[in-house]
Amino acid sequence: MNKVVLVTGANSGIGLALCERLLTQDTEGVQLCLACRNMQRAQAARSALLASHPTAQVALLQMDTSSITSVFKAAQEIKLRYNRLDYLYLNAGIMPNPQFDVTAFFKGLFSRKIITMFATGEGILTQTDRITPDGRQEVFATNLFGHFLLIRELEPILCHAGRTSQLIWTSSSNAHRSAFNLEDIQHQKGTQPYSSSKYASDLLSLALNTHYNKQGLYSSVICPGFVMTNLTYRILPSFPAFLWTLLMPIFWLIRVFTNMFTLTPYNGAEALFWLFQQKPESLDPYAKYHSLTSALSNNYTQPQKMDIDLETSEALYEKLLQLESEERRKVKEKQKPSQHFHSNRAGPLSS
Ligand SMILES: NC(=O)C1=CN([C@@H]2O[C@H](COP(=O)(O)OP(=O)(O)OC[C@H]3O[C@@H](n4cnc5c(N)ncnc54)[C@H](OP(=O)(O)O)[C@@H]3O)[C@@H](O)[C@H]2O)C=CC1
Ligand SMILES: CC(C)CCC[C@@H](C)[C@H]1CC[C@H]2C3=C(CC[C@]12C)[C@@]1(C)CCC(=O)[C@@H](C)[C@@H]1CC3
Repeated sequence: MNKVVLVTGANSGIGLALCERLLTQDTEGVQLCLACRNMQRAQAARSALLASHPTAQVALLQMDTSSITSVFKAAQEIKLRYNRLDYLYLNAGIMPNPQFDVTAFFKGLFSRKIITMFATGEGILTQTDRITPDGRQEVFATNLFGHFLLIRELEPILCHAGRTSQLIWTSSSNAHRSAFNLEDIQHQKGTQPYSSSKYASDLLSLALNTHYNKQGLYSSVICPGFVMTNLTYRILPSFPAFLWTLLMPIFWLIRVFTNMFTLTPYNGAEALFWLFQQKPESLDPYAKYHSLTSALSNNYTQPQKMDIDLETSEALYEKLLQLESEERRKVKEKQKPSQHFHSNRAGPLSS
């Protein structure tokens, strides 16, 4: 039977590379749905996939994960189109207005933390977040909350007796406990919203396993390593593309010290692809699955224990459920005036 696979943020980078890899492995056996914010780029991605796999089933769906209305609308559409969903890749993500701390970078180069700095970007990156029209912090809304609402909305087609479904989050080695605060889950106060949102996705994955495994739904997280994509090019916007190309030999050399420099979207998608082939019951809910590339350019996936605990994951889950109820209340409030308007119109006509 065909596997139904939905990938968010599938029009570029790691998401698109995953789609390409899934189709290369089994063109006929996969029914792909690319859920994208930008439909022009989504069309281009679909055309590229069909050019190399003309018989593939590739559908498009408009969804902006930072917008509550867009997520609810997209979820309705998904439920109309499919009666089951086997894989949901929660991959869309942003790192807006990144600031690269050059001083910290050079200090790091001459410290014992040099490898960690290159592997995780720890201590050298901050971001300035924005507020969405819904009034939420944009990084939290895009990377985490929109995906959480999507999962909750898709529950009926994700949970089926007698079969399993997988949720797979594209997290990061930049996810740190120190950047996350349970009292400020949207990271309104700090300067590391990206790290906070990725740490929150690690926690949420654990909580989802606690609450949904019995219903056959399993969640895992991966880190794609450091990959050259639109997201990373924006870290040094004044750096022209050819300079990045000039740096490539240095980056390949760094692979001798850390295999986290996967560099290409194809390599970065390794763990996402690997998880597609695993039995979800055999996976460790406390592990992050890393895409790694050796100095000899061999790709492999390795699990690493995450710095997370059940108590914090449950507390975050509760807070997300509260936010979800708030959002549902707001949606109902918005619908009320128009219902009132319609019933008023219906009144005199029927009398
Ligand atoms: N590159 C790296 O080194 C690393 C990346 N990651 C993670 O990998 C994931 C993919 O990023 P990557 O491929 O690198 O970068 P890209 O920028 O190429 O891909 C990000 C994708 O997310 C989509 N997206 C962004 N905002 C929204 C939104 N509001 N609604 C829907 N889709 C949205 C983008 O679509 P659009 O075209 O509309 O912008 C794009 O398709 C992210 O979650 C990122 O955090 C993790 C660790 C390292
Ligand atoms: C210009 C200099 C000679 C080289 C600069 C290199 C840095 C820009 C990169 C070194 C390690 C990179 C890295 C990330 C961003 C770019 C670097 C800081 C990430 C933080 C990107 C997003 C993630 O999720 C992390 C896993 C990456 C970790 C490494």
